[in-house]
Amino acid sequence: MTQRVWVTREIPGESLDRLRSACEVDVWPEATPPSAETLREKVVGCAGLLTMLSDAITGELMDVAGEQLKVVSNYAVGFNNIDVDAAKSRGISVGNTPDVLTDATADTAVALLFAASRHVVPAAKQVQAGEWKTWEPTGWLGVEPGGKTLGIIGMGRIGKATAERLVRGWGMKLLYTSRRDQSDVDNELGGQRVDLDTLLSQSDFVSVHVALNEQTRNLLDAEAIGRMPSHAVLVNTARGEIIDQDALVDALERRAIFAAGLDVTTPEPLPGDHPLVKSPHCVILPHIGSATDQSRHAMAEIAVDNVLAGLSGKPLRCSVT
Ligand SMILES: NC(=O)C1=CN([C@@H]2O[C@H](COP(=O)(O)OP(=O)(O)OC[C@H]3O[C@@H](n4cnc5c(N)ncnc54)[C@H](OP(=O)(O)O)[C@@H]3O)[C@@H](O)[C@H]2O)C=CC1
Ligand SMILES: O=CC(=O)O
Repeated sequence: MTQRVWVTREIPGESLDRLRSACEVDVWPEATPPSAETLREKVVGCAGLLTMLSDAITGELMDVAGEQLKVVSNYAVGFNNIDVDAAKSRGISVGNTPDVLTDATADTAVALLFAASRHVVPAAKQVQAGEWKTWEPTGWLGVEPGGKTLGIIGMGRIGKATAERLVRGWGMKLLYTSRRDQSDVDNELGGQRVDLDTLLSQSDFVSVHVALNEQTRNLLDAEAIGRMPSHAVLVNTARGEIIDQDALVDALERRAIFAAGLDVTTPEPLPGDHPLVKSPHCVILPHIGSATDQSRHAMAEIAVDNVLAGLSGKPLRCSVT
């Protein structure tokens, strides 16, 4: 019997054609995610799910899908939207799309760092609004990363790629947190592994790259943000839930830090009247870290390979476990 796969959003390229030639494929056609209710209806009877980070794939949903569910393939490297333990205990494989989006996401972190440091967004808005009056000796003064200290929270693939760009390109000194010894980073980039408090108090620029899980949720709470110097710039391309957003609003309003650049927030999208959206000291992007043609096509290939492997009971090309 033909196996059924539910794909929760259109993905770029031709890779879904490969899936269609192997099984029955149903793709959610809308630009916004399916509701939880729709997910529950659509997963019934599926052997595979190709999901996005906005889809909550719980153990309960796996049970709703039924015993024939073999694989959940996330179109993302992060997999905090999937209950991996529940999948494991049900014998369901879980896949993700690492590596192919590392450079694009690290580029986004660097772009946010510069945009936040140099008031790029409000300054450009002033020009667009026809309000640019003159060259101002004291206008739009920013902070420069050259030779300053960069703190990378989470020295994984994207953390390292971001550090490489800023250490090699701008001569930044590197501090980082990591659960494991990373002497290659120390040798290659002159990095120093430190605890989080030291990193926050000694870094001029901080970029967040840890995965979201129960240990990293709210890792940057009010106390942690309070350790940062008032000239510091905070960048987050990982997940919104890693930063206590109310504490960030408060720090920006009090100018307790200089600026923030976020590609991820809680919730996504943030309401248009949220204080972070309104803040002149915060640049927010709509979660576009991996949004290049190259990365998204490569992610599609991996996500489809993962589904096909899972359906035939083979090891996934990229498994999260
Ligand atoms: N904005 C965007 O569009 C994108 C966002 N992302 C986000 O970036 C994250 C990182 O991606 P990537 O670099 O490829 O992933 P990696 O797995 O390479 O890096 C994740 C890092 O998080 C660390 N980590 C995980 N759990 C904990 C914990 N409990 N305590 C401390 N450290 C922890 C890991 O440490 P260890 O090595 O010790 O396991 C590792 O250094 C993704 O999980 C995703 O959330 C990714 C791509 C695009
Ligand atoms: O946020 C994106 C991802 O790939 O993870």
